[in-house]
Amino acid sequence: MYVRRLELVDFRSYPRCVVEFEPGCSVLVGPNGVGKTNLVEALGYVSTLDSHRVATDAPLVRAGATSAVIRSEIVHEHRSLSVELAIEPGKANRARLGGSPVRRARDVLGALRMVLFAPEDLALVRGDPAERRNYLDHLLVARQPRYAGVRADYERVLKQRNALLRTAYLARKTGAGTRDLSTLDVWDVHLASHGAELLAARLELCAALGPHIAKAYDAVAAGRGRAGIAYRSRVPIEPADRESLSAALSAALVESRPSEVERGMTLVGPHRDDLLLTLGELPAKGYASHGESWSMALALRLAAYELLRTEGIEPVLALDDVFAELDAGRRERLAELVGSAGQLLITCAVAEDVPAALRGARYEVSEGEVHRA
Ligand SMILES: Nc1ncnc2c1ncn2[C@@H]1O[C@H](COP(=O)(O)OP(=O)(O)OP(=O)(O)O)[C@@H](O)[C@H]1O
Repeated sequence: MYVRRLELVDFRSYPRCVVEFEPGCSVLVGPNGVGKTNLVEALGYVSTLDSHRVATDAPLVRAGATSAVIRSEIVHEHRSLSVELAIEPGKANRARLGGSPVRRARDVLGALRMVLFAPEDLALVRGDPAERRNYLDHLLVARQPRYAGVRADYERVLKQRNALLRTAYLARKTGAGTRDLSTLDVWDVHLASHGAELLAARLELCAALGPHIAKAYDAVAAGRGRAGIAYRSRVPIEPADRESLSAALSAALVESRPSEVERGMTLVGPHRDDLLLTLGELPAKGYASHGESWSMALALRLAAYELLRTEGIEPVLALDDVFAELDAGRRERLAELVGSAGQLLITCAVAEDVPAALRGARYEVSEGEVHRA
């Protein structure tokens, strides 16, 4: 799979911009702040409907404009597919696939499989559990796009259940009396069912990822320490089949009901889970050095990339501003690991930071413009 064409209209710093790519390595070079990351961010958005830098869409729209458009053309198994996304903050994204409008933007997920590694990924190791849950869920969707629907269903039920708990909480706090919470039982059934489906998929994914993470970390850090992952949940996760997980979630919801009513929110379920990352015996978070955390974050992305590849999906790989952070040894080892990627997009401020083996097509990025050198 590769991206043949990217067109941006009012996306970030670009009023309009068109870039044509080829398979193999493409290096986007330019001084700081000219818009290199904006280009890979746009492709990342096509792939996940999320930005790797911001949690809301507003910053993605060029200052002064009301909406942004990302058009891309993706070639997969000799067939070309166009994906168009219109982003208008506060409204649902509109999307077209192969020129035709689709009902929901998430219907385009799967058209572009991409793994993006960027400096922000340090948050995978050092940041909140939400970062690690997103990592897992985006990878789930890249493997099997139908999980976008599973996650959306879970979040919809969670939102409604939380709204009910919150109303009861506020009524009690303000002395407006108690609220009838009998409908909570219905939401519990749905939450346990969708939650178990998401949980089972995440657990299966973690098991599949584990060996790839250990291998990638070993390669990046030259054998210094063994990296591991373990899924952490308040709900018993064994046995890990959907039926048992659903029963475990239901029981946990019953048990935590008094505290949930007390605090006005749902306290158990996949939205509260975490991924424990370890280096040797120690958790990476709070213990790993800056360099180790960086290698761990890179290993997580490389493992995602390798897993997809072993499952017959050749994703686009993007490395945003990565090489400036690495010492010479790590640069060369990374070059060996990613050199055979079907399409590799690299951004950098200094072209010489990129190992010679990866210096393919070169694109000069200047304020608002991209030119093939
Ligand atoms: N919504 C927006 N409207 C207008 N300009 C924006 C918007 N969002 C970001 N920018 C501008 O885009 C530029 C940053 O682009 P980007 O992050 O792609 O830079 P870069 O070339 O990757 O830089 P670096 O090498 O420092 O990482 C900044 O100048 C910023 O002001």
